[in-house]
Amino acid sequence: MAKALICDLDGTLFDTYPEIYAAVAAAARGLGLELAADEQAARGFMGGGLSRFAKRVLTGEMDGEPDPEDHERLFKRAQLEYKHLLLSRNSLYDGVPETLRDLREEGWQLAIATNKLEMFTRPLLECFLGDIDFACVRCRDSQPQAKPDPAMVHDILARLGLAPVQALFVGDTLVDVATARAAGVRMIGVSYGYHLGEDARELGADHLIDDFAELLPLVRRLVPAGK
Ligand SMILES: O=C(O)COP(=O)(O)O
Repeated sequence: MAKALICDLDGTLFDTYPEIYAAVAAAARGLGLELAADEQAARGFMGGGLSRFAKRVLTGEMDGEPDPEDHERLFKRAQLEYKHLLLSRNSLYDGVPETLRDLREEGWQLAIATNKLEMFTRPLLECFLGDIDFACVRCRDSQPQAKPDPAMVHDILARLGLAPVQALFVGDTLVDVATARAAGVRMIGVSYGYHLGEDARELGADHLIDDFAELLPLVRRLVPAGK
């Protein structure tokens, strides 16, 4: 059976949070803006992309709407700061390249569905996962709707010519759980990322792994070879 693994990026493949927070904090300092959430508190604000993250750290609230001008200035400057920090260290989680390589060898097509902007996603993939063949990469600005709208996943499945039942989604946030559920794709949560922890099952993930390398035995169990 043709099969695909759709991967979230931040908090699932890469631990990008330290650089993202540092970029926003540097931008705020440069603009003389006060942030309402420190690095520890803002971790849970990940998942909606950089623009939404900037709104959340300015207000200290998940659904906060800051002054639009402050937000625009912070978002723009944070993009510049993040460009410098993006590739400053290899932020891949343990086991990611090996596991993705093994999955490819076992016939899995790989795709990315991220709320990260394309100008940050592509260099990260090229620099640290350059030898992995991703059949499809969809980012926040690749389409009108961000996750948790299922459009990104629908688009990936259409491009690969697959039905939802032929795919698995792996991600770390509530946004990812909601996306997979809306798309009708089975969801594997990772406990080490930014939201799910031990609550993943309660929150709707079908399976939970504590380490990316656990993915290989799990998907072998879920989709036996030849099926
Ligand atoms: O950076 C974010 O907030 C979202 O990115 P993700 O969709 O890859 O988790």
